[in-house]
Amino acid sequence: MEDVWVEKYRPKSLDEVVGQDEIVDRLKSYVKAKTMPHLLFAGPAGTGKTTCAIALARELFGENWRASFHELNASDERGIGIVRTKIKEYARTAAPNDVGFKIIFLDEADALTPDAQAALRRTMEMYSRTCRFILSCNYSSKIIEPIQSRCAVFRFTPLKSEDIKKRLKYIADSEGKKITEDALNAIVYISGGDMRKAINILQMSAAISDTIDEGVVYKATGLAKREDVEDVLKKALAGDFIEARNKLNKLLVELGLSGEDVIKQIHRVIYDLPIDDRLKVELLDKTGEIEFRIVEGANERIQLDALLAYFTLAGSK
Ligand SMILES: Nc1ncnc2c1ncn2[C@@H]1O[C@H](COP(=O)(O)OP(=O)(O)OP(=O)(O)O)[C@@H](O)[C@H]1O
Repeated sequence: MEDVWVEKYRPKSLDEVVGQDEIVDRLKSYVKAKTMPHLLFAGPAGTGKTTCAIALARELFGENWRASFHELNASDERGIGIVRTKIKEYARTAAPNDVGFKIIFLDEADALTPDAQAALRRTMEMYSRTCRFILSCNYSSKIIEPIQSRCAVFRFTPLKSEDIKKRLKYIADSEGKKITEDALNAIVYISGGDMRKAINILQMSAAISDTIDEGVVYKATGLAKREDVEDVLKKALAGDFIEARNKLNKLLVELGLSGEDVIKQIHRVIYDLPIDDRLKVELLDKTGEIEFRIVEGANERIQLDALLAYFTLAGSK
C-alpha cells in the first residue's frame, strides 16, 4: 500500500514538532523530570495534539514506549461504559517501565457525556499513582470543571503559514517533488492552519504531477481557484450581475462544486476584498444566512443567485 504521508511524516521527537514552542518546552521539562501531571490538550484538528502525546511517550519511556502508552478514542463510545471497562482495565495494571506510570491518551475526550466524564474523574484520581491521562479535545469548555482543574491545560493554536510551508517544502523535497510558492500559498489557504489537511492536499497533488503548482493543487482538491471566486464577487460588486452569475455557473459545472463548497470559499474570500469593513460585515452576514438556507435544503442555484444579487445591490449603494 502506498504510504500515507501524514503518518510517514509524523514527528517522532518533540524537537521535530513544528510551532507550538511553549507547549514543546513544557513537555520537555516533564521528560527531564521523569514525571508529569494529568494533561489536557485543547485545540483545533491537525495541530499536533496526538503527535505531541506520542512524542512525549517516546521520550519518557524510550524504545518500548508502546507498552506504556494506550490510545483510545472517546467518540467511538461516548457513554460511561468505556470508562468502566476499557479505561479502568488499562489504568489498574502496573506500569511496565522504570518511570513508574503509564499514559492513557484519550482522543476526543469532549465527546464523553458529563456522566462519563464524572466517572473518568474518579478513575483519574484512583489510579493517578500508576497512570497519567492525556485528554485531547477541540474545546476545553466541554470538559467538566473538576477534570480541568486536575489537569495542566495546553492550548494548541492553528499552525502559522510559514511553519506549514516549511514542513510542506521539507516533505516535497524528501519525496523528490517540486512545489511552487503559489502552490504552497494555495495549500496554506485551503488548510486553514490544519497540518493534517495540508499534508493530505500535498499528497493528493503529488499524485497528479511531479511539479506541483497552484493549478495542480486546485485540481487535486476540486476547489475553485481563489482568484476565480474573487473575480465573481468583484464583478457582482461592480454591478455586473449577469457576468458574475455566468462565471459562477461555469465554475459550478466545470468543477462539479456543491453550493456548500462555493459558499465556504466565498466566505474566505470576502475578508480580503478591497472594500470597507462595514460592507464586509454586511456581506458576511448575508453569506451566513444563505449558507444556512443551503444546508437546510433550499435550492442552491436560487440561493447563490440571491447572494450574487445581494452583492450587486450592496456594491451599488
Ligand atoms: N505541530 C506539528 N508539527 C509537525 N507535524 C504536524 C504538527 N501537527 C500536525 N502535524 C501533522 O499532521 C498529522 C496530524 O496531526 P495530529 O494527529 O497531531 O493532530 P491532532 O491535533 O491530534 O488532531 P485531532 O484533533 O484531529 O486528533 C500528523 O501526523 C503530522 O504529520
